[in-house]
Amino acid sequence: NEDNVLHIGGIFPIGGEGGWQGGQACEPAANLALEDVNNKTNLLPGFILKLHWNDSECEPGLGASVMYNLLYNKPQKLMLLAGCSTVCTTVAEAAKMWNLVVLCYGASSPALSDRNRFPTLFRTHPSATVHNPTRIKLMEKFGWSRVAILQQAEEVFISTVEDLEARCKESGIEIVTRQSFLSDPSDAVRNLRRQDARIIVGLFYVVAARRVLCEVYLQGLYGKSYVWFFIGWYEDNWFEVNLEKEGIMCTKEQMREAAEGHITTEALMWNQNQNEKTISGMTSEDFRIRLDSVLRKTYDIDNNRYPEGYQEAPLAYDAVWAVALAFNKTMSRLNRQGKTLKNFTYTDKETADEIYSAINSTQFLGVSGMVAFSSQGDRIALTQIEQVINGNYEKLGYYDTQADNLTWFNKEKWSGKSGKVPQDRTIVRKVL
Ligand SMILES: CC1(C)CO[C@@H](CC(=O)O)CN1
Repeated sequence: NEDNVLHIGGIFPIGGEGGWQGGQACEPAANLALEDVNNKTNLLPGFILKLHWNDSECEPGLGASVMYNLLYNKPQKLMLLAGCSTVCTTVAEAAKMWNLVVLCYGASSPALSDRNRFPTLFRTHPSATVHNPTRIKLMEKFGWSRVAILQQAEEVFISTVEDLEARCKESGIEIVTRQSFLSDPSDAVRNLRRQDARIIVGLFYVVAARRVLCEVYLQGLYGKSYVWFFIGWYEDNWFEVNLEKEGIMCTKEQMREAAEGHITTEALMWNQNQNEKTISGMTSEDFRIRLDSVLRKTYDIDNNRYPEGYQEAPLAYDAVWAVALAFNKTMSRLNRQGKTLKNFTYTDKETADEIYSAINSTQFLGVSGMVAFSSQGDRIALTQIEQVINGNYEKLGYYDTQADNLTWFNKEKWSGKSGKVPQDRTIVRKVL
């Protein structure tokens, strides 16, 4: 019957073209979590959790109308799940007016780490700034204190670079030049060459990355004297596909030659210890098998035809567990005040504060690894470092920023003779 159901709203990017259609895998993952939390005895004793959702197409306007429909139609919702940075920005900025916590499973924009604009936002998806302490750690490890930045003019990369610049300054690393481009990177790459940039951090979406890599090949800004940092969440063979379709003037071989040796950083979204049982009782490998069996009904998984958002699916699964754990905590606290979550209304600030403090202190081992939130509501996550060696990505190590702990496998390869680490500047040898 109705009075034992706890309702939450969900906004998933499924259709449409622009941005990230990650709801395709994240909505099924959220559903698996609903099954699991509702089957877990004593997690929500006497209640079941129900999700009412619709498609935002990663469009903020459509996302806003989905939110209004969820809020202005019964039953009363207790929390909102959302994906895509643009949609989360709109939804989280408005949600405070309804005293609703918003839990984002697919939003990487650093701008969302702002308690003034988004007082009730939490995310299981790490901010794009999570790469920056890792980049600094690697620069210090290899003795690079003179670096350059090449970025696409997009909000997420602009705010990531601002954070990176601040961290470089703190660490005494000089940024010799910061180049940005809208869609054609050739002038920006030329300026990197003029400034004799050797260690370059590149921040752009994958289509722009292919244009940059070809330009780097044409201008010779690659090989034994250069190290490029790229983003690690592009598909593995990103530098060999779509070349004709996107009008890339380089051949596969040229792209491979330019890509050889580059380093990538990315946030870990699947718990690395595949045998470690998480709060659901599953390991991350068990989760993958279950998710694949659900997705196989709609996608040709066995021929590598995955839906978008597969990489982020653990973040959506864990978001639902975070909701259930927070409600469990809130219900026992409200019971002591003779109240229940069922009485929550959009003007009930006290209960909203109880839900906020419960989610704020939620910490558990999920299929995406340790789930915990910073004071800004950001996901605290590990990062993974890889390098392209003989055309394939090899794992070089992991970095835990909180513990300042770098796990390193000593597998890095430098293409110069004697395999020396590339220098960050031209060394002028004094002839005595
Ligand atoms: C790693 C990526 C692809 C970054 O963008 C996120 C979507 C967004 O921030 O809008 C999803 N995950």
